[in-house]
Amino acid sequence: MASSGASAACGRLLSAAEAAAVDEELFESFSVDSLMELAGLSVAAALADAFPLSSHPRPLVVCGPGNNGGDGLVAARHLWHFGYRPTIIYPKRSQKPLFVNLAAQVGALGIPVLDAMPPGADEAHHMLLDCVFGFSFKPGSLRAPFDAILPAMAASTLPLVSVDVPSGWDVDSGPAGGADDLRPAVLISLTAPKACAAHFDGRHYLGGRFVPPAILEKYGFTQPAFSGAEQFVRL
Ligand SMILES: NC(=O)C1=CN([C@@H]2O[C@H](COP(=O)(O)OP(=O)(O)OC[C@H]3O[C@@H](n4cnc5c(N)ncnc54)[C@H](OP(=O)(O)O)[C@@H]3O)[C@@H](O)[C@H]2O)[C@@H](O)CC1
Ligand SMILES: [K+]
Repeated sequence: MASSGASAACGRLLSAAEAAAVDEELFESFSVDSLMELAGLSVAAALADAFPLSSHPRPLVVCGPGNNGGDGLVAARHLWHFGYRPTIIYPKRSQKPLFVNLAAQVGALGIPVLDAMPPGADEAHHMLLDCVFGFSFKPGSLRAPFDAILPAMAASTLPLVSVDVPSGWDVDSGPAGGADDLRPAVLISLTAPKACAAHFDGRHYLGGRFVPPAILEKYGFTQPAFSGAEQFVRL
């Protein structure tokens, strides 16, 4: 199914405000750690489906300051256990215990954690995993260091995989329309596609297989059937 069918597959797309409300409601009974673990696992599994280990073993995972960045740290850890050899860029590190622990976990695996895009990144890696901003991104001028990192990602020749929202896109209205807009080849939406996904026409996955039916019903969206024990579904 083409990504333009995401709305049909999931009933509808969620606005930024609705995504935040669903998030808050989930956190009434789940810990952020457990949902982030499942979200990151689904990201790693979908990436492995799109870019097999045999041909694409070296992902460059770019992590932002919030929970989208946390998904990236978790995904990098799972990818390492799948056999991939990721490098992480994590320039603005959260001091919350969850994030300190996630950083320690990837460090313990020997995954390099850098502060900036390394020289020669395109030659040394097979794809970029964009975990910079998710549904809490506020459009407007980008604050450092992401004012340099997002344009470097846009200029990269590597295939781009965005997690939940292509970073820098307005969650509700999509890309700004400039040369620095990220143009992902793959989008992995979590829980439900956000409204900006209407502007995406690449390969679209849905991850986040943890939403109770009562929340689906309350917010009026659906999730297509996941197959067997899979953590993602193709939209
Ligand atoms: N519900 C679910 O299913 C689950 C959701 N999950 C994930 O959580 C994600 C949402 O996470 P989130 O709310 O922490 O926010 P997110 O978008 O990562 O970062 C926002 C931060 O970015 C920054 N910032 C904002 N604007 C900026 C600007 N113009 N220029 C520069 N910086 C800017 C600002 O940080 P600050 O600069 O204040 O440090 C702000 O705090 C969601 O998309 C999904 O991936 C899973 O983990 C769990 C299950
Ligand atoms: K992102």
